[in-house]
Amino acid sequence: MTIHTSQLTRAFGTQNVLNGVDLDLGPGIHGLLGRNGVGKSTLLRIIAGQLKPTSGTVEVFGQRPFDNARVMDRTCLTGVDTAYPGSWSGADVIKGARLRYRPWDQQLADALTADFAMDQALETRYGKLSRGQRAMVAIVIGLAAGTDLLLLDEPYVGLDTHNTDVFYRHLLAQAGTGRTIVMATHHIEDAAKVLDTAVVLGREGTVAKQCAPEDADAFAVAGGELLPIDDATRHARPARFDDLIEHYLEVY
Ligand SMILES: Nc1ncnc2c1ncn2[C@@H]1O[C@H](COP(=O)(O)OP(=O)(O)OP(=O)(O)O)[C@@H](O)[C@H]1O
Repeated sequence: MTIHTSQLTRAFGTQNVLNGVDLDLGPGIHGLLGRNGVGKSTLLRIIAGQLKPTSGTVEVFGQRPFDNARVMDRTCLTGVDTAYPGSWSGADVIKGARLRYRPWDQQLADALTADFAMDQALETRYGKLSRGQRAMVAIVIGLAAGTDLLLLDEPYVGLDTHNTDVFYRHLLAQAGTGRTIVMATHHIEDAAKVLDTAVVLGREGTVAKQCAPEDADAFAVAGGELLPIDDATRHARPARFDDLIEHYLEVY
């Protein structure tokens, strides 16, 4: 397992955000889903070694990640809100990441910057980039970093339709590479096409459900409702993975 957590909790002051998270994730592309404020970013930061848990266990590559260079060198956490230096150009931010991550794949970085048509973003100060342009920088860094563990925090925010397709195409190319990728996302329908599993973080601050695409086979949809296949009416249609995720998000 790349990531193991057991009874993981994290509080901010008197607010308990994570409340006993039990999670095991290995190679593959995993979605981290849940309503606003349930603690997805907090969990990613703990896994990345940037934040200490309040109690419980978190192990990444078999070690405690907090401030641990052996884990952090193999992990890249990035997203549209990552605080890269605002006075650096987009190109310099990417160059900084190239120096930071040993397995960096320059060919992939070049392919992504070309597919995103990023010329202007590369020359502009990071602090002056639009959300979509910052998303592109984050995606180039995350995918090209080549780290064994990639944590993407809502990486697509602000991307137009064309660039969203570019992102998902390149993300899908990572399937089967042996990397472990965890993506916090609200884009259920798009994400469902690329995910191996979806982890739903519930409002109680625990893992409410972890499901795989094949779990959807046990359900059918009738009139917008998700029914166990045995109870389904004759004209119900088979459930899809995104139906299943959406259902759990509504319930939890
Ligand atoms: N550094 C911090 N100090 C105090 N509270 C924090 C801090 N970081 C996060 N929180 C609180 O923890 C809760 C969870 O935040 P988090 O960003 O992890 O949620 P999220 O699931 O990623 O939300 P969203 O889907 O809206 O991005 C929120 O109530 C937030 O205000």
